[in-house]
Amino acid sequence: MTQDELKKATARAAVDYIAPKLDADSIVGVGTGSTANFFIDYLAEIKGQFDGTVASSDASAERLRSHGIPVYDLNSVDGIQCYVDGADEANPALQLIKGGGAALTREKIVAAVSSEFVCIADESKWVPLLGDFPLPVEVIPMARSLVARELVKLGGDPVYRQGVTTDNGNVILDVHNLKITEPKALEEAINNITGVVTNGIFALRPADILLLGTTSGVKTFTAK
Ligand SMILES: O=C(CO)[C@H](O)[C@H](O)COP(=O)(O)O
Repeated sequence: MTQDELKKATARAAVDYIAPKLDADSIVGVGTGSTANFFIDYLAEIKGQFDGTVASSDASAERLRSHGIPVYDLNSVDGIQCYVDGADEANPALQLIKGGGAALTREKIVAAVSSEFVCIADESKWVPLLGDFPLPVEVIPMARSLVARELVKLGGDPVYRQGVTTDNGNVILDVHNLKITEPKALEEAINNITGVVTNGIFALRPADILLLGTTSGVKTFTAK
């Protein structure tokens, strides 16, 4: 199976997983990226079974609307039943690295609000230790050099993601060569650097369930 076929299988499994939990008042949180895009396409098939969505990026909002699925501002909804999103890496504690698509801040906000966070990923994302994927950090533009120097002190090698501006008007530093043995501590430490908006470690709010697309089927993991 190709990687796209694995992504489609996990996206399909996510719709099957959330569908019985939804009612006419339900709000679904929707992530960003190629796996989330497949999820949006399958979600359209059940659009009559829930109220609407909150999107973690302008791109996902546009795709949802193109299917006729309502998209609400987060401030106008009471809560989110479940949030479905991809990841760049996932470990056995269902702690994640996210932000390869530069949407990490809104993704973290939607995850924080959601009652259940369903991560969907193909098997290439499953890792014993986070950090092979360069860690995205969203930074206020004027603080880019300051934050880069502080990230070097934490042992990383930050690289400015050229030509990328986030939906919030900020820039991304991708931090290479971090061995993330203490994900919660590093998530907090990086977020405490002045000028950082947030970083792509999702350990303080990990996923609740991971639907992993593998060549032998979609496997379901809960946090260990
Ligand atoms: O965090 C993300 C976007 O900011 C994505 O979830 C992550 O990059 C995975 O993307 P894909 O499903 O395309 O592999």
